Amino acid sequence: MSGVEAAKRLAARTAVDAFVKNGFKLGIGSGSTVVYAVERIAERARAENLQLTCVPSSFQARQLIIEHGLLLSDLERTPELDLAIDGADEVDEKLTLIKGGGGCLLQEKIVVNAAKEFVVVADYRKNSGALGQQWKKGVPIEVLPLAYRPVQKEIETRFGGTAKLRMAKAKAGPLVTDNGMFIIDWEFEESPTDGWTKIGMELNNIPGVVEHGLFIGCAKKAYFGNEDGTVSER
Ligand SMILES: O=C[C@H](O)[C@H](O)[C@H](O)COP(=O)(O)O
Repeated sequence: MSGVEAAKRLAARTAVDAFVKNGFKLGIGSGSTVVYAVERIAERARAENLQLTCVPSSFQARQLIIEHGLLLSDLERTPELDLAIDGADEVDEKLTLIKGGGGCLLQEKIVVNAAKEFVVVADYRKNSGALGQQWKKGVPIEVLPLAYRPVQKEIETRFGGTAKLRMAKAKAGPLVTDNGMFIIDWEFEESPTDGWTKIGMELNNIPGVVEHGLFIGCAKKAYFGNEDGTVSER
């Protein structure tokens, strides 16, 4: 296992061991780090006979829950969650996150909002002083396909930087999210000194924007696996 993969695994296992308790209703995030969290949740559920209910935040998360034999639910049957566990593309010193690098952010934000607590699991590359220092691909913004051009133009005019339509890797044309939307990656010029709240609210007010990948004021704790085998907490 490479250094980065080991770091992801360590962070995920540490978070699961610290936060997951018997009877919990869990929100399961998306991405490559969450895979290790689900692996550990399933291990503990078997070893300790934990009764857990899992609500996915993406198609990938749903598959992970099923593959690991965990109890699958949804927000209709389980609208209140004890804990959400998810990865992030970057985490700043105030626990503001960029998410959506893997195309998942809308359902993730809904699941996080339904949870009493939200814990982030990540490797050392995501540990940042200010957004944009580590993650160079911008803020992912999920948009209604018919609105992507005016949204791109409005973002660039209002906030500067570059708003790029994300193209798919193994399909011609744009990436299509689990929700049938497109993603615009907004490469901003610099982190605002007064925080991201105002920009987050303004992004959500642009017609055609479904949700953005700035997660502000919702994470309780972040675990970062380090190259030397230690875990940093914030
Ligand atoms: O779109 C994907 C999600 O927001 C992920 O949680 C995020 O990209 C981090 O993924 P990974 O753990 O693979 O770095």
